[in-house]
Amino acid sequence: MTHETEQPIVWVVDDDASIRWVLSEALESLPYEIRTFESPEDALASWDKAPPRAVLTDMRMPGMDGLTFMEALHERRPEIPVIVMTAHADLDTAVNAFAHEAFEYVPKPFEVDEVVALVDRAVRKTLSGGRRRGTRKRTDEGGQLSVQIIGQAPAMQEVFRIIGRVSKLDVTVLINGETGTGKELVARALHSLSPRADKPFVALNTAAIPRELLESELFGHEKGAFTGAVATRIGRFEQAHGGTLFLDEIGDMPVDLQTRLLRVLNDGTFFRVGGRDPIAVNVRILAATHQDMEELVRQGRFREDLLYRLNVIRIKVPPLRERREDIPLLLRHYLAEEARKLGLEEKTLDPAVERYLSQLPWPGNVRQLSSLCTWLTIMAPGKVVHEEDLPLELRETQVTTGGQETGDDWSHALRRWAADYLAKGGNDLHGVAEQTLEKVLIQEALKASFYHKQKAAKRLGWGRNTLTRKLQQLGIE
Ligand SMILES: Nc1ncnc2c1ncn2[C@@H]1O[C@H](COP(=O)(O)OP(=O)(O)OP(=O)(O)O)[C@@H](O)[C@H]1O
Repeated sequence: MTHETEQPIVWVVDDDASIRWVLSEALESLPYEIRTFESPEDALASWDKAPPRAVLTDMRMPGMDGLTFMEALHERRPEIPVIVMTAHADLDTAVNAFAHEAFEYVPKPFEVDEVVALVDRAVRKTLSGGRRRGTRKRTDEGGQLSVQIIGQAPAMQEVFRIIGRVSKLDVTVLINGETGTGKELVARALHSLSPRADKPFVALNTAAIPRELLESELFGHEKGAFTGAVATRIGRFEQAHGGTLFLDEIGDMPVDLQTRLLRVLNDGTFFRVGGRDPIAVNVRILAATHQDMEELVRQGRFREDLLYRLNVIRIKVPPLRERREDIPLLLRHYLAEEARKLGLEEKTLDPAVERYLSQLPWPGNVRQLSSLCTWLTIMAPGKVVHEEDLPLELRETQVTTGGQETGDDWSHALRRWAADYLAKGGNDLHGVAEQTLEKVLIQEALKASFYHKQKAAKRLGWGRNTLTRKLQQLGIE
């Protein structure tokens, strides 16, 4: 006899026993019956006895994979919400998961509480009727992606998840990130996965075009609209008709143009400079910025209503220093690619060099890294790149002291910082460094003593009054 239960059943399928254990413990808190399986085959074998209300499954497993499993489940019952987890997240996987109508996509490692909340949402959705899924044939395998975005760090997996989520939707996306982090690459991926993929992708860097030309660049102009307008010219909006317009550095757009942009977004029409007839366009806007847009709004430099309009979905692309585990992957990728492009021998990095490069600050992010790979492919003398083959500006300038002093690691960083500061023409080196040093030491000592001033002073080797005075001087709360 099978044991019948009133509670909705949730399947957890993962070949990793520890994950099954963690999840079944955590999901105990929900009023559902949790059943764990080592493989999709085992799970499906129990379908007839007790079909699940929701399924949480791993993506890569030795037998049937997560996507095939999801198809098998949806064939039996299209409305079953399936949450897929994966440790091997890349953009294709994320897009595929959503193309196969995953309920949600969770990159590993995940926050257990979030997964519990997700499972709860999934079950409630089916209990309340859920969304109707037709038996439509799935011919779309997630679109053809011509853009390769490299990244395995959790912060990148979040980027892939969002791209996958919005891939088929015609929504405006605001992409945030420092220079060279890949904002344009993300925009291209969004375009190439969208239904507009076979229409133009037009990019415009707002900051790179002189203010007085920007308007006609965006909207075009009629012949004779201004001196030099010898012929009618269409702008980027018209060029992008049917497709996507990528507005880079949107935060630099002058306020009067922001007003015009908002008008196009609202009514889909605009006038060429000097034009009388409204022109209708159908354009999806993707915008990018390295700036804090909310701050620009506070300073009155960016229209709040335009920000709301652009910021339907926000993607934050992390800088390289927040995803250091991706640095070796990117180095290898670009060394291979540059060698192929230039028709030269592919260089490999000495492991020490790879480690060294992985801890650099990379202010220019992936763009800087890829230029380094070009340089090395051309300039490094042998097949293996050693430390002395690195360009001068990346090489450690100091002679190592044998590492006898403590804090050797930060003395490297400090040395680089000092050299850089001086190279940029900065003065008062000692004063500036001292302030930073004290601030950091004080903050850490405070943290380590749970913000107990007396204890922090002791940890610092100071009297309490000294600490109080320094806190005031340095303006530390
Ligand atoms: N994750 C990644 N994987 C592979 N290549 C990348 C990645 N991120 C960025 N790149 C490459 O780095 C270069 C810079 O990327 P991109 O132009 O998209 O950056 P950006 O953030 O738009 O820069 P900016 O703000 O300066 O315009 C490009 O050549 C791009 O292909």
